[in-house]
Amino acid sequence: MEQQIRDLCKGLGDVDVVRVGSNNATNFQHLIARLSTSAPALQGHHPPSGYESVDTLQHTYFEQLQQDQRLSGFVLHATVTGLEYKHGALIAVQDERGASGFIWSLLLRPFGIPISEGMHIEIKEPYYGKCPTGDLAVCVHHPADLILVDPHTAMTKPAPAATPTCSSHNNTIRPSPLGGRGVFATARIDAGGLVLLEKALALAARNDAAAYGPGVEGILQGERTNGRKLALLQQLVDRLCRNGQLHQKFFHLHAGQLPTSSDPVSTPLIGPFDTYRALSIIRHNAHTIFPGNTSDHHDIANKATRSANPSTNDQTPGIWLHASMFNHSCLPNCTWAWTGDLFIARANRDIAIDEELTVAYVPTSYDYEKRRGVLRASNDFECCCPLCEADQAATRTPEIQDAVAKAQRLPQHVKGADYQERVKKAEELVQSAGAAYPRSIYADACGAELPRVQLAEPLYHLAHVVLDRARNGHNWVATSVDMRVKARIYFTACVEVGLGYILVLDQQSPYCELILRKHSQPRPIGVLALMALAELAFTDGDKARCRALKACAKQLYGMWYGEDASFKKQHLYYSCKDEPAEKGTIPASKEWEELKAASMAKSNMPPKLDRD
Ligand SMILES: C[S@@+](CC[C@H](N)C(=O)[O-])C[C@H]1O[C@@H](n2cnc3c(N)ncnc32)[C@H](O)[C@@H]1O
Repeated sequence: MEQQIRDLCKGLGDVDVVRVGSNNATNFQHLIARLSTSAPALQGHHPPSGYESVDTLQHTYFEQLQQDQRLSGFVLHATVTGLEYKHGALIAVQDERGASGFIWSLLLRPFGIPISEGMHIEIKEPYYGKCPTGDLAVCVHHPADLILVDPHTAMTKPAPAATPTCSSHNNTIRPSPLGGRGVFATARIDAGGLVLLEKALALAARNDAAAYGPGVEGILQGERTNGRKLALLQQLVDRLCRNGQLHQKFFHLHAGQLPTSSDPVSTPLIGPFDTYRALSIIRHNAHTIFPGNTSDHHDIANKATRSANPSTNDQTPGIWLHASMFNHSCLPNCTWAWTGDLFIARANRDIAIDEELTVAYVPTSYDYEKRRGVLRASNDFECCCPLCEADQAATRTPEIQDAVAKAQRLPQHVKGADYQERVKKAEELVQSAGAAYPRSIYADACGAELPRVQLAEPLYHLAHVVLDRARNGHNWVATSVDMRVKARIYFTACVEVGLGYILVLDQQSPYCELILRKHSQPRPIGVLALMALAELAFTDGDKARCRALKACAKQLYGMWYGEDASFKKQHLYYSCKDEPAEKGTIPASKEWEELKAASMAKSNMPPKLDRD
């Protein structure tokens, strides 16, 4: 049998054999039976790695794992004799009865869980999923489900009842100047770094939301509690009534203002449970998984969740205890995503020790009035982040508001005119929108410049209008050169003015670098602008610069999506097919440092909107 496993693992690099003892023999033998029938197909295949396998990953690891394959209450015990890491960990296993299998986890690597040969491990509630080849594997959904144990402890014991598990290794909860408690960094966190992985305390069950129909009026004053929230409440009742510790933690969450006179509660869910307060906690803390709710969210996590919850109209509210401690900012330093019910928060820029970690409760593409309205209605608070303060101080006459609205939909408003006229109109629109976001106001209390997020899209579209002109101009040689220079300025302004980065370019050499500032905000539009700049460099014949710009685009992509392996597969390569240069190609020289300092000073200038 051992030889058979070694043969199985041939294609998997250095995977070695692991011995396991399992208290779940029937399931384990089922795994083995499945595995041995399809064993030869495994050779030559790696576990999913990078984007090449994202679809497979979604299909095999998340969609299927949702289908009640979770072995609640079971635990697998294994002794590690070898391990393969590649965007996840794959361990080949064999138990005392000579049965063989695999253990797979996508999320061990980011936490650097120190698994090594000879170590005993326990896997709580393993999932049975499939390898990309169709073979069955034991999957660990969360690092906290993998416990490193002392080799001298008992080999078989039941797993403790499932409790929400949470890994928040670099942050802590303490009072926040924004309001109540907040989450603060206890170590420096690099852009893209993991901040939190947490399983849901409770999620609205798939079919229950429909059972509650349109919901109930009047449980919370002036508000209809919809079916999804009631379904979540039901899950919470089930969960909390059986676990005093969780009950206490849940009712410790922010509940907003509760009325002093308690009205009789009309709810189908009655138990030893303060339903009124629970609903108010749901209102202030629940996150709703909107799989693929915007084109920005085409990551595996959300696709997986969507396919797992088709009957809930693609919305699944849930409660995550630690995630509920994050305060809001309109310029957040963290972005979030989900994998199944696993909440994943990452830093979207470098974060200093002791800095408060914030997320955006509302889409940051909303303008000030819309953000304010939604935050008031859903969370009962007025945001006083630096962006809101600047937005409040800026003049918004109806004419300026109209100009901003038009600039946001710039392509529609410049249609019809000839190319030259379109450029003129587009520049006028962006210029008038720019009046709504004067640089003098967009600075925080320490004088650090704030990105003028509402200008990112108009500048990007303006650059494209200019590029169209370059491609179709009459006196094409002269116009084209002129227009290409302009398009470059506007794409760069999209990244610098709109998103708050600095793009340092050296005219003499192909180097370029994307510098993160205090309030920089990654956005897909910035990735597109950088790729457009790369394409311009490519068509200028400057392949080295093209590669360097693509490396910057990949960096920004990674900061937004939390991984950059899928960068290549998105429609970002245009006609320039070269690989982006790897980071670290920029020499640390005095000249380069001077150039960066000059660029940083220059980037504080408003974008130049020359007319032709
Ligand atoms: C999910 S809780 C966040 C944790 C909360 N601060 C606590 O102590 O439990 C949401 C509540 O925090 C407060 N909050 C969050 N972000 C805020 C901000 N930027 N400004 C003021 N209050 C905020 C509001 O009261 C909001 O309803």
